[in-house]
Amino acid sequence: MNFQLTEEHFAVQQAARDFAQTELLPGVIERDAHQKFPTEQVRKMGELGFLGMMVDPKYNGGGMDSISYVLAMEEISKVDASASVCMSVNNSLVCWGLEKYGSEEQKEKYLKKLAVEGIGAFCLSEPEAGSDATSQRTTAEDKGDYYLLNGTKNWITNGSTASVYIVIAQTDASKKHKGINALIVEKGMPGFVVGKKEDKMGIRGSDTHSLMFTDVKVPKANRIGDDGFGFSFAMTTLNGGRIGIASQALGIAAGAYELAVKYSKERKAFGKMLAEHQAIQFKLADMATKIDAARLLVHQAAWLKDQKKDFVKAAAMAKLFASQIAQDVTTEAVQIHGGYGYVKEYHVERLMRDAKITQIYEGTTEIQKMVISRELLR
Ligand SMILES: Cc1cc2nc3c(=O)[nH]c(=O)nc-3n(C[C@H](O)[C@H](O)[C@H](O)COP(=O)(O)OP(=O)(O)OC[C@H]3O[C@@H](n4cnc5c(N)ncnc54)[C@H](O)[C@@H]3O)c2cc1C
Repeated sequence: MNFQLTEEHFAVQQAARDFAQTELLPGVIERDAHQKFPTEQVRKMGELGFLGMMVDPKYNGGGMDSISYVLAMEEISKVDASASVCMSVNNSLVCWGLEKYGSEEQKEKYLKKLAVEGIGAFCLSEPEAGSDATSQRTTAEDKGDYYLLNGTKNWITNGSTASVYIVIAQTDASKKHKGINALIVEKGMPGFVVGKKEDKMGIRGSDTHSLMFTDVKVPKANRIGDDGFGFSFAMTTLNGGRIGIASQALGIAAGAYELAVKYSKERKAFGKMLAEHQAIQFKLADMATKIDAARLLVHQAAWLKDQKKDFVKAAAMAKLFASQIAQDVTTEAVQIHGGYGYVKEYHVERLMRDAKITQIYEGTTEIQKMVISRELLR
């Protein structure tokens, strides 16, 4: 593995850092408090190329590698994890899946727009199907030249702001997971209703909704891949998606750590700076070590993906570890801030709340361990 970042990597990292500081930081506390989606900020992210970073330029993407993507994700997540989850879903789940498995017509019609404007949603989870994604109750009945889509999806990121939704549904239950399809559904298709918005603990600027489908006619041309490919599509896409969420967890941890370092050099206790107390120094040493270890795992997974090598285990390990250290580091960052850490103005309490979701979505911690052990024992 090459640890040397290129000039281009540094440029992407700097651009993301600048964007996060100038565009995302102002208003992030208010957006969190009022559950306000960063509409204008995400539009600018699209203009700057952050929504379709790895997409081939012929489909309006940035043509960048996964290392560039995780560098940008880390910087944006340091400041606003609600914006970064929108970015992650659009890049790694929607654009990547469409580019790899979509038809040329689908890429022309959907990918070209999603790569610059976004916003896409990836709809797998259901009220009764979370970790066990094979238990799909949403049905896509084969009606000849279209599918009749019926069912409910839960917890969908970008649920109300998306224009394009990739929906996983069961066509032939007798074939179990081999009877599942992935369909492209457009907002506004008759019978498609965006349901309630979830009132969440963290990533409160992200719009998480349930979605209802009642007799939605989805043209056959909107099926991704062959008949029955939908479950494989979802699982393969999620393998890559984990690298995005791992880099989000890394960014949340790194953002909290940077705030803790700054604060420890500003605040005095017992006649000296917090940073001069060994107990605080040791906390910072532990935090920095965990962050570096997580970054190495994230970059390893991204590098393996770029090299077109098997990255499944590496991606699961990166998500498992980065999401755990995000809990540890953000909690310590609040501790270093004392009472000030417990109020909204200092940002670290939000980062602590945001960190938790990285252990839940795109495969819980327990599911990552199942993926890792399956790969180890294969
Ligand atoms: C804010 C948010 C955004 C989300 N965005 C999306 C999205 O855009 N698209 C989408 O499709 N989904 C999305 N999800 C759904 C998310 O992926 C699921 O919540 C997650 O997969 C867990 O499913 P579940 O909630 O049904 O929990 P369950 O599957 O019911 O799991 C409950 C607990 O049991 C554990 N568990 C389950 N099975 C096992 C097992 N075999 N062994 C050991 N432990 C087990 C789990 O790890 C977990 O701790 C989102 C969720 C949230 C909260």
